[in-house]
Amino acid sequence: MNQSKEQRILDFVLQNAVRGDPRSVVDAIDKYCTQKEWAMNVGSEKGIILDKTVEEVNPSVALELGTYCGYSAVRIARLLKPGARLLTVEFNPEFAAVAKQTIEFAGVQDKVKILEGPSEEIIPQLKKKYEVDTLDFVFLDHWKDRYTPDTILIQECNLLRKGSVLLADNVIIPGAPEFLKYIRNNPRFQCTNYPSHLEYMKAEDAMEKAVFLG
Ligand SMILES: Cn1ncc2cc([C@H](O)c3cccc(CNC(=O)c4cc(-c5ccc(F)cc5)cc(O)c4O)c3)ccc21
Ligand SMILES: [Mg+2]
Repeated sequence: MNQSKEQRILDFVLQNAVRGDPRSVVDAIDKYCTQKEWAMNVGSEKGIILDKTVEEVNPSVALELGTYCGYSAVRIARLLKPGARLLTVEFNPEFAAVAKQTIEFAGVQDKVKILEGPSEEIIPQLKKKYEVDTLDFVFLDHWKDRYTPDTILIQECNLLRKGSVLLADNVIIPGAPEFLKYIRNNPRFQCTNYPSHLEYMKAEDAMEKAVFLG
């Protein structure tokens, strides 16, 4: 049975990256998706915005919504301090299987836990089942029409603290207009927009950072 694009990306990583070297895994995925097949990884340009935000927050507990192939999970995990952890939520079992292998090859598996299921089911389980007190950092990169309901759900589950940072991918393309309206008009968030480009393309995109004010 023929391979999926995500499987082809993983095979390219296994053949071209260095086991235990997260940077080489990130570079291999970017090389494949630039030269061979486009894929919806956050990519190298928006990846730098992600890196800088993670370094600024230096989270003990980070949540990612939308694991896909594990590219941003590797980018985030490689920057985490000892003892810090990333919980990443993926509902598609094929994506989760590829991500697991990508994360293990990069050598960051001890810092990352892939939670298989839809975000609306997983988020309410974070405190009791996954022993989360509050989230220091949340990267939103799943279905764009879920950014708002999941941000509301995260607040309802009392998962944010003063200074928690949300970072949302794709607020221009594919776009998350309802999320932008919600978060920019919410007095409990301080928002910053980071103009960039769609991964591996020239089209304009942007990321939105929202700091929870408590
Ligand atoms: C509920 N729940 N809980 C966990 C969870 C996990 C998933 C999957 O990881 C998943 C599957 C399919 C799509 C996405 C969202 N991503 C995108 O749609 C996207 C598109 C483009 C783009 C841009 C231009 C184009 F022309 C085409 C696609 C560029 C980007 O960076 C993207 O992130 C995420 C889904 C729902 C989930
Ligand atoms: Mg994205």
